[in-house]
Amino acid sequence: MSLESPTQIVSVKGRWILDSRGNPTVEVDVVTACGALGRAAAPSGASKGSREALELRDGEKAFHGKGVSKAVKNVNEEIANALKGLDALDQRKVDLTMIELDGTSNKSRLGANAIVATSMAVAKAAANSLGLPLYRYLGGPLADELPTPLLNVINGGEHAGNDLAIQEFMIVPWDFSSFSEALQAASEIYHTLKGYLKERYGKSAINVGDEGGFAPPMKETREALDALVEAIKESGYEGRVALALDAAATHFYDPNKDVYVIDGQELDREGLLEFYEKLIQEYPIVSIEDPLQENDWEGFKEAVKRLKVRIVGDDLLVTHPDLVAKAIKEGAANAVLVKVNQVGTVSEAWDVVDMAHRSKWAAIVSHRSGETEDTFIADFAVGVGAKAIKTGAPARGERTAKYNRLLRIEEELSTPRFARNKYFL
Ligand SMILES: C=C(OP(=O)(O)O)C(=O)O
Ligand SMILES: [Mg+2]
Repeated sequence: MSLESPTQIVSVKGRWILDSRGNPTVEVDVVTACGALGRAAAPSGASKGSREALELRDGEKAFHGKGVSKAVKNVNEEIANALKGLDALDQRKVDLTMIELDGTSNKSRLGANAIVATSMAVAKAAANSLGLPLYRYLGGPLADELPTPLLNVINGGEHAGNDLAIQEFMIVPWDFSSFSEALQAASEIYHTLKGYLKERYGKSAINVGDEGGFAPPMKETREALDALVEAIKESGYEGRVALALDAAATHFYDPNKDVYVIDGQELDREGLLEFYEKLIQEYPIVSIEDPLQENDWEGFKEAVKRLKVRIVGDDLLVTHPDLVAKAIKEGAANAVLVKVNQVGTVSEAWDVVDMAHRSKWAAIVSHRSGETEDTFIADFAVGVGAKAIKTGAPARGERTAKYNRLLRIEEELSTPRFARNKYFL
């Protein structure tokens, strides 16, 4: 019989829980020999990149399907058997074990949701075994920088039932000396925006989308940007809060005609780039995520050259180390969205951040539109020293859980720093 180390994994247990859209998802508990528990849950996207790791997920009749229940079974049987006895401190080995056990290139056999929830739970169990906060365990003694928050306060695209083609209209409170001051400004702007929308568009305009941002019945991009500029000004934060967009352009691209359908127009790549150029001249936009559809690598390169803001790859790069390496080499973006569940393991997401930082790219740690109360990404963002985090509006529990965790981390640190304008180009 071998001697157990305190950090050895002794149990792995999966279950289904509900996510913020009311769909079942996977939660995993990992326990180590010293009795420490790590619990984590898989989020889920709606506007996914086609190359993402594949979750085993139920369709419309979720509880009658086999998706999530199959993923839970995989955790409780194959994954549990393979991980028991491994050291929770050996994150890379844990992740490689699951990757090999799965045996597919996109984690589709065991399910990326089964794998990612286990991978995150192992990291938490390791941290708890050592009595360390997760950000400290992941980042070491000098992890003390809080990311700039990118808060999605107007929802469109796949996340809302309105006509806005662009998916996310975010405010970027950057000119503040702490995360908490930045979040306070964001909250004030959110409430000012609510009043603005109600007055102009009526009561229904303050209904919210999947990420807690308002989903007003707007037709055009500029209406949303005007509303944000006005709310920032009215709240007294002009010049201290910038704007960011997630176009998620794959989702308003018509492949049959090779055009983007936006604001009542059909624009080709050139037309859309000119459209963005004008927006950047008129509004304080510091970044555009997925400005073009996910297969248009040439278009992304053009966007980096011409738009002179952060061009963030999400659907384009799907947090995949190989795609990020290619994009760095080719100059197809200058920032990467990091969604742990998009690639499926903590160590692969770690590698992506590492590559980004070595190349002077920004890494933006991100939630998914379908979330849980899990706050893993808040600690991960501080641990890896990400320049920014996007985790929705400063409202709705599954979003505020992450922002609130960052407030507590900031309070806990004796010398907290705020990433301030490090996200900017
Ligand atoms: C968070 C996003 O949405 P989803 O989770 O639906 O992919 C995104 O596109 O950046
Ligand atoms: Mg996106």
